Amino acid sequence: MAVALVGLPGAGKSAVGKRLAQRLQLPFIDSDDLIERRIGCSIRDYFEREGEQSFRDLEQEVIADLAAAPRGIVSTGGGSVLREANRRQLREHFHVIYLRSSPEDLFRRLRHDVKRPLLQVADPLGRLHELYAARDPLYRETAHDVVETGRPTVAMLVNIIVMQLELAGLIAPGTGSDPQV
Ligand SMILES: Nc1ncnc2c1ncn2[C@@H]1O[C@H](COP(=O)(O)OP(=O)(O)O)[C@@H](O)[C@H]1O
Ligand SMILES: O=C(O)C1=C[C@@H](OP(=O)(O)O)[C@@H](O)[C@H](O)C1
Ligand SMILES: [Mg+2]
Repeated sequence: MAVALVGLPGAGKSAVGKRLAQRLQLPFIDSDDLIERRIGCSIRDYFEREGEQSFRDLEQEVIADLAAAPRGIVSTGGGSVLREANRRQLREHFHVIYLRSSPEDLFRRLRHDVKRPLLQVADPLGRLHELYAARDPLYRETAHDVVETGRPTVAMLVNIIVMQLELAGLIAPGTGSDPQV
């Protein structure tokens, strides 16, 4: 069973993915970590030096590699759905979950963030609205399931996703039973 999380920056793909993988005792893979390992610097520095298109080429290579051997819980970067080839690869080889969040919620979480190159602008909330308008249809097209992230905590989102995976028959009932309950 392989799951990929998609959604805008700040949706919780990395935070939820890591905890979900721990809970299901599956490997956790963050595609941005793989990219940073390949380039040997931060994504923000790479954006500044080489530009966004070069980053998207690397992202496409990494997604193709992951789709060739799908496993574990994969947290993608927020722009992974921009290329049609990536959308197809993700949807075909993973159970894809869209972590949906409003631009306002994302802005609240990321207003002090300095790592996300696309949000280092004068009006990050305006940018999040633009990204939402452009990408929400692409996330929906790619995903098998949508999970609303506005109110639940990261721990609650893990519970919700485990329940959905059980209901979809992708994991056996009880596989991800909450150790705290
Ligand atoms: N549901 C949530 N409630 C509160 N904070 C969250 C939630 N999801 C993510 N966060 C926090 O928001 C920030 C961005 O989350 P992250 O997992 O890096 O997002 P992404 O990988 O989707 O860009 C982190 O500090 C994370 O702990
Ligand atoms: O939305 C985007 O285009 C990007 C999102 C980032 O990942 P997160 O979604 O984890 O922030 C990272 O891949 C890069 O900065 C580009
Ligand atoms: Mg992330």
